[in-house]
Amino acid sequence: MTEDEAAELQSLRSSIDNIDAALVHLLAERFKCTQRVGHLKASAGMPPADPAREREQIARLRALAEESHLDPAFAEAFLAFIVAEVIHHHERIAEDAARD
Ligand SMILES: C=C(O[C@@H]1C=C(C(=O)O)C=C[C@H]1O)C(=O)O
Repeated sequence: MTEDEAAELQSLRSSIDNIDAALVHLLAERFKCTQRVGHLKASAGMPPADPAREREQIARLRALAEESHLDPAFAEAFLAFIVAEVIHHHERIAEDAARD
């Protein structure tokens, strides 16, 4: 590797570290919102999962991914991974609310 290439690699890795930090912060904010949604839905007797809402989100994210030259299947899988975790949280919130 030339000196220029080594410098470019270091610079790219520095940007990747910043992007990863932003992703963690964004996810933390998203989970703050979804926790509150979980409490609102539990107190209204709504189910933890909302498949109709998820279908809308998937369609929207796949379109955004295509526009951004990101693999739509990857975008959908990434969203599904996050939503599955959110639904677990909502199930736990509903169980706790039912016990109180
Ligand atoms: C956050 C909600 O709960 C669930 C999680 C979702 C999400 O993480 O985006 C979307 C729909 C629901 O299955 C919601 O109903 O809005």
